[in-house]
Amino acid sequence: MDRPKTPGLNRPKTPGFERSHTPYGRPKTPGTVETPPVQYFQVYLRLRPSSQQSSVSDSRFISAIPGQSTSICVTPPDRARTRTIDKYTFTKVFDESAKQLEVFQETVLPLVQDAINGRDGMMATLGVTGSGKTHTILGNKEQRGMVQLALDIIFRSLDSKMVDYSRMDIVAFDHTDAVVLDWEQFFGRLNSALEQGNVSASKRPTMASSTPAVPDASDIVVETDPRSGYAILISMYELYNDRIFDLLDETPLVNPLARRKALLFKKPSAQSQWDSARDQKKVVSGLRKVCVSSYSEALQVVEHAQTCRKVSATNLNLASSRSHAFLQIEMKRFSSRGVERGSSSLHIVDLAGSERSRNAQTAGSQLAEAGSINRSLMTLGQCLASLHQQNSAANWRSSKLTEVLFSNTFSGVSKQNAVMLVTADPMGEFNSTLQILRYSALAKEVTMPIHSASSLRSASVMSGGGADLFSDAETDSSTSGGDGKDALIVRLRTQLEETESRWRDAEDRCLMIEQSVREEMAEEMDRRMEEVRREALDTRVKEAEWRDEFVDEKLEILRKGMEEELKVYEDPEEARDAARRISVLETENEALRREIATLKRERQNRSPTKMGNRFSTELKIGRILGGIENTS
Ligand SMILES: Nc1ncnc2c1ncn2[C@@H]1O[C@H](COP(=O)(O)OP(=O)(O)OP(=O)(O)O)[C@@H](O)[C@H]1O
Repeated sequence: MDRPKTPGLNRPKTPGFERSHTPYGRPKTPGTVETPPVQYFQVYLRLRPSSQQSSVSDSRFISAIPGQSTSICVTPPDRARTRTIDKYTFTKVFDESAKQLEVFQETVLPLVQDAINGRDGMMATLGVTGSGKTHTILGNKEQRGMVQLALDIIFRSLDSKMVDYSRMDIVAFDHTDAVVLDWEQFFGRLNSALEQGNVSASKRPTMASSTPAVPDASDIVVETDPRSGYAILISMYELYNDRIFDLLDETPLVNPLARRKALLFKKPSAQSQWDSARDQKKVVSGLRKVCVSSYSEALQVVEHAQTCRKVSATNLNLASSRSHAFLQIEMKRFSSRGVERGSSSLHIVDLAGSERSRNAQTAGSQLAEAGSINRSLMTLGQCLASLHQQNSAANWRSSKLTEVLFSNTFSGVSKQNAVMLVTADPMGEFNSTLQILRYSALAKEVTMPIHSASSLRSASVMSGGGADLFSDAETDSSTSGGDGKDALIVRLRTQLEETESRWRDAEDRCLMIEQSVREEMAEEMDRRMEEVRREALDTRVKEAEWRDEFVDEKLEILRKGMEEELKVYEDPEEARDAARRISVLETENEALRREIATLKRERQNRSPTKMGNRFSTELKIGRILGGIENTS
């Protein structure tokens, strides 16, 4: 079938910019031109339409010049004594009117093309909570997102080139310690898990027919390798509280209260023929991968995974993602004889949003989740900032998120083909949004403080006249320096900019400190609560032990007493017989005692000459006494 090929897959180049300086760097002397460093990340900015629900600020503080790479950020009057205009440079800025398809064509489509042709790629969204990351990645009931569009175009483009995986041992081609299942096996396992467990309707796999068909991308088809057949494997996992969980694992459906098994991120045990042991990429070990053969099968897998993801309502977003979600679309290429020719992956990552507990009004486990999210995003921000400055993300190993995002990029394996889409609400939370813009922008420039006289011009920026203000500022600095006064003004302005920049950096650091202190406090509180809980539990256990011992002792005493009693009353006939015998013996004793007394008296009355009789009487008495003793 002759289809039109994708138009213009070349990404826009990051434009050169004047007088710019990198985030946290000292401002460069006005007039110097700095070439931006080679970027591993293309960084795009998307502004979302503000709504009454999402608006936290009273006024708009970001505006974009349509079709350009720069956004302008103005400090709202209530935020600082000196208001400034900051310019942030991105690969491209999408303003509020940008449609899902437009964003897709610029950001994800080139990655789809690369992945089909054997090059790994990754697209991630970064932004404050509620800024539109999930909306961009997964769309909503009316519109498709990047994931659906990417899958649609992949299957449309590979159409006749899909291999019949049911006829080949696809497991043998996996080198990543994965559990590879075909679509029927996967849904078979899901259904038996659902039968065993008591799963709510919202967690049951949904049919893909509920996914909207707009925006329509039927005219987009990408070029494929003519000599290859393709197999597609889908996997999806989440990073929750710094641990990796498989979203396609069916076991939590059987018992939702059981602890989920966390997976390891490590080099696979088996070596692929494509990489040497040293170059082997790290993978999520033990991940389930589902082999799908159509767009609708792929969507069902993704939709099921999405229902298993950690999402909850906060004050800022009714369905706030509490984890970072990674969708991996793996494309395996085979020759016509079924020999593997290579494999490549496209990762689409929906990062959880940074949030301030004060605004999000989170508590308990949500606060702990937010702490973990903010910590990982802070490390990601620092990595991006150092990446823009030095071409290396210095501390990417210090959080699981950056490790998963960067380990295959900076471990000397392959330079990833990565796109970061920063989402922002122009009327959202000012400080958090500004912090993200500073970290992620390819370059930043503090143009000038807004004095009262120029406040009118700032108003013109906010009403869409950003280009005017831009050119005014440039003209101001380029024409100055002619006479002494102008030179002084330029010097003072530079000093002021430096001071402003230092002040902003300090403010950033303060924010970070505040954030980490809050997190530490939350962690400390959790730890203390856990200690108190354990102490209370220990005391109760000890008390229970003491009670048990006491009861045991009492029972023993009672048992012994009962035994004695039982001994006596064991056989009542025997007891009566014994009593009868005792009374007979007592009577006999009494008679013998009387006889002894009689004999003693007789002896005293007889004369000494009758000693022979006396001896025999003594013997008689001895015998009687012995008998008495025996009887008693
Ligand atoms: N570009 C947009 N156009 C229309 N609606 C949008 C846009 N971006 C976001 N929204 C709406 O704003 C709300 C919040 O967006 P979303 O859930 O995508 O935020 P998020 O950044 O993923 O937040 P979190 O990090 O808390 O998950 C949703 O109702 C979404 O539909």
